[in-house]
Amino acid sequence: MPILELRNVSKSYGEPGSANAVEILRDANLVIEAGESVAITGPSGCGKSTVLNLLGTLDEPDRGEIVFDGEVIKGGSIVQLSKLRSEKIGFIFQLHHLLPQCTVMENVLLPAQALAEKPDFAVVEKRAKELLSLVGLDQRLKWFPGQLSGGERQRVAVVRALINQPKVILADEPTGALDETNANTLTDLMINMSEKFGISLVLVSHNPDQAQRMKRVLRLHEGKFESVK
Ligand SMILES: Nc1ncnc2c1ncn2[C@@H]1O[C@H](COP(=O)(O)OP(=O)(O)OP(=O)(O)O)[C@@H](O)[C@H]1O
Repeated sequence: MPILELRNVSKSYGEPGSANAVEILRDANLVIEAGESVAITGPSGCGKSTVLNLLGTLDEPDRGEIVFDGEVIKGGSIVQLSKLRSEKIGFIFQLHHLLPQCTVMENVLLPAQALAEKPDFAVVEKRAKELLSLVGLDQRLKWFPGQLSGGERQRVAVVRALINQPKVILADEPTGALDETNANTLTDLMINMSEKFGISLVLVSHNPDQAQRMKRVLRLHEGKFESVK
């Protein structure tokens, strides 16, 4: 069953026909199935991050529809969109974006505090401990981001993305700032979590080996998605 779709989506920046116009998508279609892993690849500047922003409802298409879990997103209010994002989407970026003044545990719990319907925090804290243990950080709950390695920070970012039990994880070059060993560990982790919890994983990556680890690989080319794997 599809969890996330782009239907006939077009997206450009700048005035059409002007020197600074950039066309990213032209009548493009994309279907992400529940639980599957998909890599989006393509040369620098082709629009991969823009696509992830559209999928994450952080940006709007010029034309066409974004459909999340069967629901057309177009025209949603800021409140509706932020509810959708905090309940159903986990984001992981190239830089961890952890709050430096908050501990690992506090950072992981932040998205739960942003939920419109307040969860049972005892349950969420238990989940946070279990997830941090799964990623090997159970001894780091009270540490601050500045006391962690780059790989450890990204593992915290993965747990933070999982804390609200999202349907989809959107990851934009999540291993871009890591060395090869740490990058491989993080990729394994994201795949394991996606499989364990049945969460779709959409990954933007420059790294062909990492992209090949996903079930499907798409290339963004001339405004459309081409299937590479
Ligand atoms: N807000 C914006 N206004 C105007 N142009 C933009 C905006 N955001 C992105 N662009 C342009 O759109 C194009 C695609 O950018 P995007 O960041 O989506 O590409 P990318 O494939 O993710 O690049 P990279 O691999 O280098 O991170 C680039 O030419 C960029 O300059």
